Amino acid sequence: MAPAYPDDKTAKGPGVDADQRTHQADNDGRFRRQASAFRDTISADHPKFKPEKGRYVVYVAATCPWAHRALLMRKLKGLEEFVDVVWLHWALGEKGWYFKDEDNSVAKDPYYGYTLLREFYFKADQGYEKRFTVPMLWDRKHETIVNNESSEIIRIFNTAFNNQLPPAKAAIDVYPEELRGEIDEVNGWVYDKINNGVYKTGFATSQEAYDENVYPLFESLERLEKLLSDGREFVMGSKLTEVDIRLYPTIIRFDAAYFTLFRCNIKMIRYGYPNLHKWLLHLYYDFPEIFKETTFLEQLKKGYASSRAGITPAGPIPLILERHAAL
Ligand SMILES: N[C@@H](CCC(=O)N[C@@H](CS)C(=O)NCC(=O)O)C(=O)O
Repeated sequence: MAPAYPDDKTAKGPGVDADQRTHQADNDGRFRRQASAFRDTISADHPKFKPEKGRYVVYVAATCPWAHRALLMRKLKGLEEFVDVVWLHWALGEKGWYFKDEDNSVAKDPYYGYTLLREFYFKADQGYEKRFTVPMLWDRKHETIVNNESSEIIRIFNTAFNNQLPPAKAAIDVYPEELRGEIDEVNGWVYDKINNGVYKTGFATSQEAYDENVYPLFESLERLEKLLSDGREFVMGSKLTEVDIRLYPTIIRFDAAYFTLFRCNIKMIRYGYPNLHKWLLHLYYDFPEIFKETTFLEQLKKGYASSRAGITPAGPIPLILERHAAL
């Protein structure tokens, strides 16, 4: 039986609308994110995927918050020589992510000449039947996908290359042993209610599904706002952790895309959550090579707008406020 590729208008999986590009919800109006398929890791004692310079590449798109996590960790850990970055175009096309000689992207993949992300998925697995998502971590040696789940890619980046990094970079640990319990707990509700919550709200096609998600989303933003109200620098306290890395891509997109296009419109970050906004601007302006230089607001706004049927970016592009706005 032919696999039900997301753009194949003739293929209908159980309970899935044919036009998944603009209509991601199941027939009950609820968006359910699929589990990622490639879940391997890189380590010195792994039989296949060893940490080596020039061997790996992460495929990303400026629009995608999950891909943004990988970009942040790569910069934070200084992995430029170990993990290349190749950018898909910011728009999600009929056949999924594609290459185009515009903005960060290029006309075709520099190594394989592919023009679509899906070609990598089929090279890794001919019978692949799931979505063709970014981030996607590719091994040029074995010509296959190592991992396409951002929460695991950032953990790989956190430790896999440490033995070959300068001591200052090797010492950076965003998932320290003593904080793991607390980090896991916060990650749990931040993922469900915020990171994925904006998608469950934005992709909802019934009022019921929208209501089920929009209120918990804003309750959780309130919860973060309270956590940050003691003046702490990062969500878990004085240390930058995985929680900040996983949260930043969602919060930086919030006013520019989720508030408007995903109808997450009870409050904006900049006007409704002063502590969260201050945390956001701190990361963006005070660690620019990690946060600002991996953030492409103009591209991501066009990306979100173009992937929603019937909405074109009217502009002006929402900009981040000046540094002094949070002082
Ligand atoms: N659980 C995955 C989710 C990745 C994901 O859904 N990426 C989106 C872009 S934001 C994507 O590539 N979607 C393509 C599609 O659904 O066809 C992760 O965290 O890495």
